[in-house]
Amino acid sequence: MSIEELESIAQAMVAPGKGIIAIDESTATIKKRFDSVNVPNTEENRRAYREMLLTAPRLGEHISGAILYDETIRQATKAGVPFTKIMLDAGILPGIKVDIGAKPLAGFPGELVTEGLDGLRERLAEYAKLGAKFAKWRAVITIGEDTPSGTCIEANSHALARYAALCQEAGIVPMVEPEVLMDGDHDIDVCYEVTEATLRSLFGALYEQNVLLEGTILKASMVVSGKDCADQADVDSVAEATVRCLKSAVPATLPGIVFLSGGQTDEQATAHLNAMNQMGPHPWPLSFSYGRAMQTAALQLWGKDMQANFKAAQDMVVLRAKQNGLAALGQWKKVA
Ligand SMILES: O=P(O)(O)OC[C@H]1O[C@](O)(COP(=O)(O)O)[C@@H](O)[C@@H]1O
Repeated sequence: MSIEELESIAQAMVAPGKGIIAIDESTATIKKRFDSVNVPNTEENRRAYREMLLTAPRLGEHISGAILYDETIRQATKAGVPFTKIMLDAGILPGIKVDIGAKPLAGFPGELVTEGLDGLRERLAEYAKLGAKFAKWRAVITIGEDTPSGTCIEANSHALARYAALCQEAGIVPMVEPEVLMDGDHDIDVCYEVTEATLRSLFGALYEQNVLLEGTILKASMVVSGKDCADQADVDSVAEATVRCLKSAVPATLPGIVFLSGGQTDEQATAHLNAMNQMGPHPWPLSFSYGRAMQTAALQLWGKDMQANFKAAQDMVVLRAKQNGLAALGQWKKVA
C-alpha cells in the first residue's frame, strides 16, 4: 500500500461530521458492560449485540469506522454475512484492536504497560487480509500520588510507536491511544500536565520510529478533573484546556484527533467535543471514537429485551452517532 493510500484512509476516518464507534471491548470488558444489564457474556450474545449495532440503518451517515475485537472481525450476521462486508457496504471502515491489554509494569507498583508486540507483524498481515483498514492500541496512564513515572510514560510511548510502525508496514493506519485515566481526586491542572508530558513523549517516540504522521490518527483522552475531585471543571474549561494541551504537543501534520469517552456521561462527551469545535478552526479535525458514550443507552434498551427493543436500540445508537457527528462540526445543541 502506498503512502497516499494510508493518508486517504486516515482522512476518511475523520471526514467532516463523522467519527468512530469503538466496539472492540475485550471479552473481560464486555462482560462488565453485559453484567450491568444482566446479559450473560456468551459468544452468541456478543455476536448478536454487535450485529444489532453494525446493522443499524444509516449508521454510516455519521460513522466513518468501527473498531472491532479479534473475535468480532471473524463474525457474521445471523444470516451469514460477514460483519466486514456489512460495514464496507455501509461505508464504515473496519478497524481492529491489536494490543493484548495493559499489564502491571514490573518494578513500578500501580502502573501499567500495554503488551502485544510479539508476533504483531504476522497478526497485522492476517487482519489486513480480513479487511482491516486501521488498528488501535491503547496505553493506560494512571494518575496517583507518585504516578505516572517517566519510565511508565516512555515504555508505553515506545510500544505505541513500534506498533504504529508495524501497522504502516502492513498498510494499516495506526490509531495511537495513550489514555490518561480519569480515576482519582486530582484537579484538571494535574491532568493537563500529565497529558501534555504523555503526548510529547509519544510524538517523540513516533518520530524516532519513523512513523508517518500523515498516516496516523491520535485517540486522546480529554483534559478533565479527576472523577473524585471536589472541584469539577465545567464544559468550557475542559474544552479550552484540552485544545491548549493538544496544540502544545501534537504536530499539525497529523490528519486528525478522535477522543475516547473514558467514563464521561453521554451528554458530557458530546458537549465537550462540541465546545472544542466551536472554539475552532484547529490544526486538525477533532472528532470522536467513543465506546461507552456511543453504546450505553442502546445497550440498556437491548439488554432489557433483545427482540422487542432491537429497533429502538438501533435507533438509539444512530441518534448518538448523529449527536456526536454534529458535535464534531460544533453544531450540536443541548435539548433542554
Ligand atoms: O480494556 P479493553 O477491553 O481493551 O477496552 C478498552 C475500551 O476503551 C476504549 O479505548 C475507549 O472506550 P470508552 O470511550 O468507553 O472510554 C475502547 O476502544 C475500548 O473498548
